[in-house]
Amino acid sequence: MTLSDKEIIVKDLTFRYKEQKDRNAIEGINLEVEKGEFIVIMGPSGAGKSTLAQCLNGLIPHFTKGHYSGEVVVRGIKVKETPVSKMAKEIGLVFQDFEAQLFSTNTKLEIAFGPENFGVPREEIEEIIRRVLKIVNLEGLEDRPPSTLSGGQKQRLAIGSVLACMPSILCMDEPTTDLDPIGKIGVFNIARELHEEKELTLIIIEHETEEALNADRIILMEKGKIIKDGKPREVLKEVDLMEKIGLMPLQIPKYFSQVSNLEKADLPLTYEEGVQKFKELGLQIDEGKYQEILRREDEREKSYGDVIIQAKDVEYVYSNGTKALDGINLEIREGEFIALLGHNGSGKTTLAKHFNCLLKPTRGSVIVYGKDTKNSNVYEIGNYVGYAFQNPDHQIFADTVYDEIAFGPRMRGCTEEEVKERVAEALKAVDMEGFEKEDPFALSKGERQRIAVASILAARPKVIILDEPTTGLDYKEQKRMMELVKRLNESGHTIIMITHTMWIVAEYAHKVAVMRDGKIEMYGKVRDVFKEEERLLELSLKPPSIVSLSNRLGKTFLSVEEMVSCTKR
Ligand SMILES: Nc1ncnc2c1ncn2[C@@H]1O[C@H](COP(=O)(O)OP(=O)(O)OP(=O)(O)O)[C@@H](O)[C@H]1O
Ligand SMILES: Nc1ncnc2c1ncn2[C@@H]1O[C@H](COP(=O)(O)OP(=O)(O)OP(=O)(O)O)[C@@H](O)[C@H]1O
Repeated sequence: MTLSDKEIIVKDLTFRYKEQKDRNAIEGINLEVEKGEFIVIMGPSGAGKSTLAQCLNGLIPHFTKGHYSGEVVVRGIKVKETPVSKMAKEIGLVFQDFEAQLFSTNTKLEIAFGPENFGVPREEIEEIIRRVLKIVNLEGLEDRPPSTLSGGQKQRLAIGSVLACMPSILCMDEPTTDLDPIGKIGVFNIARELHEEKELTLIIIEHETEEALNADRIILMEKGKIIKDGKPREVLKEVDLMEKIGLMPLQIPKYFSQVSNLEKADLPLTYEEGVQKFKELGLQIDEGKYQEILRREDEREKSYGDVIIQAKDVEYVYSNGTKALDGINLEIREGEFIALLGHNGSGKTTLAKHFNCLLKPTRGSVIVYGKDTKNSNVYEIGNYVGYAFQNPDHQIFADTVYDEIAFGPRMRGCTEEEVKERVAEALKAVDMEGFEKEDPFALSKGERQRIAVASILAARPKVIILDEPTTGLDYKEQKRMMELVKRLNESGHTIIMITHTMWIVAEYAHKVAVMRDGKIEMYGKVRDVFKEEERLLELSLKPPSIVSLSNRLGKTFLSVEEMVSCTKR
């Protein structure tokens, strides 16, 4: 095959953003992609993954300026010499910030936009819309304005609108951050099918690793460079390397690398392979230690305080007639750490907004610290309950970190002296002392997320609601965020967290409520709920692989560390 037959050729590519002083965003990248290849690019935050993606479709250097050297050739076209509008036909890019990608007044028009622009005949567009809606599972929402879709539904729409353009190469930058676990697997399945059916060349950028097993090739990036490029079954066994660069290693090889002397090549990758290996190696679980873990958990359960939030027969109907909550009964006790789980659009955000009075029930009632929210308001309930939004950028508005955090206390009539004290206290809690004068928008996503939490803390609420606090963060930042949440819980805050990241639920939450179509379908201690894998699967959830492995062995462990501590070699 000659060079020009390649789908993508990247040669000695280096790029530095105009504002970037310290280092290049990507440096000396060399990459060749064959037609029909399925590649997953992984790397910690700031590794240069998004920059590389934008170099492929020409946004860099045509829109974003900086120092650019080297060459990118996509399907025989030199990107640097070709307008972005022309490149869009060859390579479709689903942006990391998918909300910025949506601009039409309804779902159908959003999907039709690309094909219309490329002059596809009307009748064909109808067919494309039908097919795409089915693929991304948004049938029935054709006429909805994107602003009324749930977070995950918006992300599905962003993927659908790019699929509709039928590009030869599809590049998706973290396309599954807001999707429920089955939706996440679904994107990889859709990708796989499109790739097999149409010989679509596929590049997916992801922090999370498990689904990457489906790819033909994994590329690891760190600090602007490619540090590993190989088959998934080889790359995903690099437990130490992944951990070193700040990526979450797969749990199964990590567990076996800690409890056995297996060579890297012999490490199992999936939980099914793990069950086999566990037996082969003659490993056992220490019953005494396991019982001790269960006993500590029961004690914790008994330590919770009074019921502070109570939802009674709550129904909620949005103004367009969508019934988002349908008979919710739930009690939350002081000191609990509860995760709200469920498929995209199941009603998690709608329910959580009832707890701080952003929404009031259409029927039924919500009682917060003895107050019926029907007779209260956000301002009053805000004394008890703080709400950190799904996307910190929707919450942040001030020019400096100080003013951002000071806003709440100032609104509440605190003196400047008190404001100062509260800002200092909140910044300390989120481990960001010294950032007072910074512009919040110039910070990394993880830092912005922590600033958003700090501004909630400044109102000194007893309950903190976190709506997907770790989306878009890499493993290191996710852990940092969750250690912060854990500390807040241990210091007496009640935590209510919405998330799709199952390992975080397993390792940090104590209770879970699983929703489906506006109802709570499962409720209980994390360990008890995660035991019921088949039931969870019906609800679009899938526990982390270490939970699946241990379930097959008759116990339920929630983290690799927990299982290692109970393994007899
Ligand atoms: N518009 C910009 N201006 C200046 N520097 C930027 C800009 N965008 C990214 N950078 C810097 O370039 C480097 C690579 O960023 P990039 O967004 O490509 O990383 P990434 O691997 O995609 O990270 P993430 O997983 O957080 O999206 C980082 O150091 C980042 O701070
Ligand atoms: N402003 C709105 N107007 C009309 N319908 C809405 C509005 N906001 C949400 N909905 C609908 O209500 C239902 C529940 O949405 P909600 O945002 O509570 O779901 P979710 O479980 O938080 O989803 P996700 O995991 O995708 O964030 C969905 O069908 C959604 O489309």
